[in-house]
Order: sequence, then C-alpha cells, then structure tokens
Amino acid sequence: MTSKGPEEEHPSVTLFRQYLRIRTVQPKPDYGAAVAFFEETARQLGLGCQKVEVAPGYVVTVLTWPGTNPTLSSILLNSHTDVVPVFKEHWSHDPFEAFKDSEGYIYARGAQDMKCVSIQYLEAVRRLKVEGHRFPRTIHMTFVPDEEVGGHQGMELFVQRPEFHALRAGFALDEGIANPTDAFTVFYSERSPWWVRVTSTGRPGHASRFMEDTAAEKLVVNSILAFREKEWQRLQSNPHLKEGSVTSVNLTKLEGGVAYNVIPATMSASFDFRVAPDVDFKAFEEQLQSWCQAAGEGVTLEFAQKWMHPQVTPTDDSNPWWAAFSRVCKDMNLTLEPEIMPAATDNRYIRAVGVPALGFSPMNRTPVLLHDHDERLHEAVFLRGVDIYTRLLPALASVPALPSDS
Ligand code: MET
Ligand SMILES: [Zn+2]
Ligand SMILES: [Zn+2]
Repeated sequence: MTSKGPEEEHPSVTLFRQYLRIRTVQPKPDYGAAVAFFEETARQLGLGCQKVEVAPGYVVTVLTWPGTNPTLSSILLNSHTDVVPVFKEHWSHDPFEAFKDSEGYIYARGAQDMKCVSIQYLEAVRRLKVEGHRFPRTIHMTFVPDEEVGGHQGMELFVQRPEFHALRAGFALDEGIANPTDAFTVFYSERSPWWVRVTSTGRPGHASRFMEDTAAEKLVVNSILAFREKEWQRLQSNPHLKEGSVTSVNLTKLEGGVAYNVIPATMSASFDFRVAPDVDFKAFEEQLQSWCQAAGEGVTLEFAQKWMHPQVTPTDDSNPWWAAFSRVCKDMNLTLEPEIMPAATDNRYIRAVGVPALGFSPMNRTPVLLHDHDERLHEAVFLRGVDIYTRLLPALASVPALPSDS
C-alpha cells in the first residue's frame, strides 16, 4: 500500500515519520525532544508515563498499559531512542527529513534501527486499546537513551534501579535486524562485545634502520587477523553456522607515530571483538594475553568494553514466552529464523538480570541497512509490523500464570 500525499497517508506512518525527524543522533542526541514526543503520545493514548533519569540528562521514558491481573509479571517492550551518525553526502535524501519516495520507501537514519519498532509498539497498543481490549498482563514500553554507545547511561543503569524492578518484567522484546528474504529473523542470544586496545612499547630510532623490537611489530595485529581469518573460514565452510555463532574481530583504530622517519616508542591498535556465546571466556582472554606475551616485552591490553554474561533465551516450548511468540508467527504464516545477534543490543542487560528476551524487528523482504547510508524502510513493511505486534501483544500479555510470577 503506497500513499502519495499526506492526506492519504496512514496515521501510523505519519507518526513514524514525525519521530524520524527528531534528531536523536549520536554523539549529541536531542533526547529532550524524544522524551516530549513520548509524553505527548502517552497522553493521546491514555497510557501512564514515568520518566526515570538514570544519569544527568539521560531519561528512560516508561509508558504503561496496566493489565487486569496485577499479580502477573509484565511484558517489557524496549527500544532505544538514539541513532548512529550519518555521512550526509552519501545519502540520496536528508537523513532527518523522513522523505518518502513514490514507491513508499521512507529514508531516514533510524528507519530500521530502531525507530520503526518504537512506533510499531505504540501503534499496536493504540489499535488494541481502541478496540476495547484488556489483557491480564501489564505492558510496559521503555524508550531508552545511549544504546548506540554501549547503553552505559541507559539500559545498563536502568536494570539496576528500583523503578526497573517495580516493572516486574517477565519477558522482553527488543530490536532485531531486517531480513532480505521472506522470513523474519528472531534473536535468542547475542555475541558479547569486547573492545580491546593493545598498546606496545619498543625501541624508537631512525626509520631508515632495521631496528629490532619496534612498537609497531608487536601490536599483535597478525595473530588477531589470523584468528579472524580462521573464524571467517569456519563460518564459510559450515552452512549450518550463522554469523552470530562464530567470533568476529575487526581492527578499528591505529594510533601512534609522529613522523615518517621516526620509529615511535609506543603505538596502539584497537579491536572490536564480538565473542560467540558458547566460547569459554576465560580461555579466550588467556589466548589474548598469550598473544601479547608472545609478541615480546612491553605489550599490554586493556578493555574498553568486556561483556561477560551471555545468556540464551530458550527457543522451545519449555519457554512459554517462546511458545506464545512462535504460535502467533505460525498462525500468521510467518517464517522465523532464530539466530544469535551478531551485534550487541540492550537485550544483554535485560537477559543478564534474569528476564528472558527476544530480539525482533519485524522487517522481511528488506535489505539490511542499519548504520548504513540510505537507511530506509517501506511503509507497507512498517505497517505489516504493526499488524504483527497487534497479534503478538495479546498472546504475550495473556500467557497464563507461571511459577516465576509468584
Ligand atoms: N549496538 C551497537 C553495536 O553493536 C553498540 C553496542 S555497544 C557494543 O555496536
Ligand atoms: Zn539498534
Ligand atoms: Zn544500531
């Protein structure tokens, strides 16, 4: 369904485009405007609205639709409000204009990651409320800052607060990734981000010389890139493995040096590892340390990020939340592809405090454009996502009492 003028546009699409125009772009997101947007939406929908300032200027907005049975745990629908920066010159349209082309594609930073999901939650709740439904379990929607820079001033703090525990979340949904095929990807675990900086010190001197023991040669780049190649080959050679099942690493920063002809005394290399959940984390860290030791004297490593608590949410009928989720998808004839999230999301914080969670952004037949130029989503795919949540929420919010509820 394509609409030409604003007068024909579906109101859910109009709201989506309004939200896309709020510049919550790192590194200086306009969080105030986003919070005001959700407060106003809560007022229109008749939802409770709570603002929790987890750090100065970092507010988590919680919109609540109370259930009929307050003894039951709640459903948590989480989404982050920040988006990653853009390289504007590579975009066909202004990334904060939410331009819609004649075919119905909406171009904007956040169109896939993950402003679509925030509005889909709200629009599904709106529809269900308008139709007069009530469900046993309370539904909370949390809109959190800071995910794109690690969640340290967002979900990581929020899950430790009494306001989070007061939500009594029994199950959570957070973001997933688009799927170019007819299927929908759903994520039941995540790789753990380890951001590692290797610093080496060595002999300085004239760069015309065959100096031994230089900082550059001890940066461990070769060992780490050889490991990268091994994991890549493992992924390539086994059709059953998905990207999230192997450990990835990329060299993302090199620092040091002052001049072409001066060998520097110190250099550093930064690596973004994403460690698969089945890896022995202790052994893996020892492997990193042993590469440093093998490189020679004066090589150290430090962690800018080191997630140590990977959790897996079961995807079988022993998990009543999975049973409800997958039953709806089956009833709607949606094909699900359960995977491990290759990147990191706020779901890792949610799972780590014991709440089972799935990562799901209902976008099929959609190229994966998160963090990319010309990030876009077709309005029909967006609206289909609202339909999907409109079916998922009643099922999840009606899961009968569980032992964990008492
Ligand atoms: N979601 C972003 C990523 O996966 C930021 C998370 S912090 C590791 O890179
Ligand atoms: Zn995201
Ligand atoms: Zn992202």
